[in-house]
Amino acid sequence: MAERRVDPDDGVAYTWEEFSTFYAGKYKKKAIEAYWEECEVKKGRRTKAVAKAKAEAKTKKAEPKAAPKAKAKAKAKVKAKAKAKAESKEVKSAGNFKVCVCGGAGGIGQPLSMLMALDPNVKELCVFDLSVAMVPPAGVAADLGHLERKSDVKGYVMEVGQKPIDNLKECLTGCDLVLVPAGMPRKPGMTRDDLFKVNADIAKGIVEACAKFCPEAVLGLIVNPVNSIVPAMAELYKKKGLDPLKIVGITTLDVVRANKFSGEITGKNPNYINVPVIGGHAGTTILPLFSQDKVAKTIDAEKIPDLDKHVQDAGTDVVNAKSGKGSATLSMAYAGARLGKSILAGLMGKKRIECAYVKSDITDLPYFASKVQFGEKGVTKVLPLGELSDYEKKRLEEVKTQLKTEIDSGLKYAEENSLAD
Ligand SMILES: NC(=O)C1=CN([C@@H]2O[C@H](COP(=O)(O)OP(=O)(O)OC[C@H]3O[C@@H](n4cnc5c(N)ncnc54)[C@H](O)[C@@H]3O)[C@@H](O)[C@H]2O)C=CC1
Ligand SMILES: O=C([O-])CC(=O)C(=O)O
Repeated sequence: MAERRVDPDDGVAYTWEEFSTFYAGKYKKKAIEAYWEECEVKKGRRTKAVAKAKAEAKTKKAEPKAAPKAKAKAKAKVKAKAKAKAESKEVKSAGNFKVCVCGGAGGIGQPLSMLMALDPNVKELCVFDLSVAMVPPAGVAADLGHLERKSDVKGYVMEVGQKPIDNLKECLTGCDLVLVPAGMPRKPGMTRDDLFKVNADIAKGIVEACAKFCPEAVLGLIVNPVNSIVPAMAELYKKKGLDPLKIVGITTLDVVRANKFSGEITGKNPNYINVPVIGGHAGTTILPLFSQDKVAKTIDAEKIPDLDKHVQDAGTDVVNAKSGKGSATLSMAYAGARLGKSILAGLMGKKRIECAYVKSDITDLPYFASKVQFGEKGVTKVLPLGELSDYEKKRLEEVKTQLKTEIDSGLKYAEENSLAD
């Protein structure tokens, strides 16, 4: 049987014949061969039928000028197969997702809920918060319910002192994605680490309820300190027999900032800049890899240390500018929605690459932020770091020293706690 390789462009496995036919005329033969070499060899059988359908579609697409009747027939066939694929439940069809924002009436929660309600892939959006939130979640839901979008928005409230596991059955059942900005933000003078005890307990309550009502959902944790809370929650998931890779630490704001600041320095549109940011989400653990973006790598080497520091300190700059009235909310909502939409696209079978902080074996640390591939089950691949400049290599050592301590706090929390049934 001919070897199949997975095209990262659409995540489907093809034979060389199908692959080269499809790209012939678009790229030179050498480029197609080089791209083929980069594709992973397909193992297993799960997507064989789908791959075959897609491969047929791909080959058909590449065939020059089929007769109109044959073309229509082929189109109908491809459509029927696409429908069968959607119904096979391996991937969810577009526009069918249920999303919950926990802490959805807070500073990040409200704009994040709005951006997710605007996403055409979201069918149902749940806004969950406490009765002491600045706005009742039912009010946020009523407000967002007037946007001219198809998403149905519902509010869920819980009294302080109660447990999410006793209150969120309806809210969480059927969720594909749960975004969690629930928790205390920093005030000037505090580190993210200072928030650990209070926020870990808040996150645990929510994660416990997710483990019970939507164990297959992807959980995007925004709540700080991400560096410790993600290991804590992922290990609690693991202890319960669930997949720790369902727990995803959201570090997208660091990427957004690195892109913006690189755009400011180079005069280029940040929309076309994509600087991977690795390590973690606090102080020196934030390591932007400017050398890996085609625009950012043109920045003078002597400007890089300051630019790096600017990204590391950006959260603190916002905390100080808000003078005790919170931390980044709007840019965080933007960044959270960017990741949330990519996760939903992945669940639909459209592979997406984003940086995120997850359980990882690409370094000697058990949790690390790096490029991650999102696919049909959430995180489908944690990608290697790639080539680093000498400056970045040196910084990586500093990252690891600080990050290790923060991961260890999370692991200790997971040892001392467990999720209720
Ligand atoms: N990962 C990142 O890049 C960033 C993370 N953050 C973090 O996000 C978190 C939230 O920040 P903000 O939205 O500004 O705070 P906020 O105080 O404005 O909102 C937090 C919301 O969580 C709710 N909440 C608290 N306990 C809850 C519980 N047990 N269940 C449900 N809801 C609960 C509160 O009622 C409030 O509405 C903070 O920990 C902050 O440090 C902030 C910016 C960036
Ligand atoms: O700095 C904070 O406390 C909030 C945060 O994580 C950020 O803005 O990056």
